[in-house]
Amino acid sequence: MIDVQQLQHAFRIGKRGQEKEVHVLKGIDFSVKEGEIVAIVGKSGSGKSTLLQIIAGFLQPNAGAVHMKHQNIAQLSEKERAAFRLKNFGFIFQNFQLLPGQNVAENIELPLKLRGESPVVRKKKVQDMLARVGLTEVAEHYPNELSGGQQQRVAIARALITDPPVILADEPTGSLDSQTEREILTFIQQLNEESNITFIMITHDDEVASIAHRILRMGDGLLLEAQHAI
Ligand SMILES: Nc1ncnc2c1ncn2[C@@H]1O[C@H](COP(=O)(O)OP(=O)(O)OP(=O)(O)O)[C@@H](O)[C@H]1O
Repeated sequence: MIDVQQLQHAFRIGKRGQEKEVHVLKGIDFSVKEGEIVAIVGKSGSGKSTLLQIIAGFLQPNAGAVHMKHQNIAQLSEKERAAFRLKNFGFIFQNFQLLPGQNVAENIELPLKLRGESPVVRKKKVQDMLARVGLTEVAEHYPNELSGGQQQRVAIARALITDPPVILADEPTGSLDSQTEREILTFIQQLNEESNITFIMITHDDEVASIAHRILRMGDGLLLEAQHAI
């Protein structure tokens, strides 16, 4: 479903005239199958976020390809990448990134607004999603009135509302206590099993990696090994 080929990326850092190139990705190759949960692990600074940003089309790599649905994401224009992203990817972050001034229903509705869906369609989809993730009771609440686990559920609901085939997650349980983490991981497994949603997750956490079908370990700009977790 996603085919990453010979991906390379370097950042230029330092003052003008004294710039240095930092080679973060030095030739990454891997594929992700539909319905897989893949964990990307590796030391801080090993390039995990850079890799995820390239897959998501936020960042254009210096070389290499990311094929999905017969397109090479790395070669699309910025506008095309934004459209591709909205259609194909949902995002979950460590710190939830909910809009504090919008209630739960409004936060979940946001990607549908970006896609230009009509108010009637939006309302119906949000109601269905609230029921699906068990948040109907708190639909009118604001993020700061919710527990960490509930906030991450809202973020997951927002990621799911456009029915993306793939969810990209950066430390999805990084700010949750261990019991809430378990609950969210079980929820992710359930979504994967019931709806065949593909997950690619960056993590430092063994608990998160334990639900992956496959673990990709990054080091020194390369994939060191691929492990089958289950
Ligand atoms: N926009 C940028 N400009 C310059 N250097 C960058 C930029 N983004 C990342 N880097 C550098 O690229 C390297 C890889 O960063 P990246 O965030 O991908 O690592 P990571 O494995 O996700 O780390 P962590 O686990 O700490 O989040 C680091 O050395 C970082 O300083």
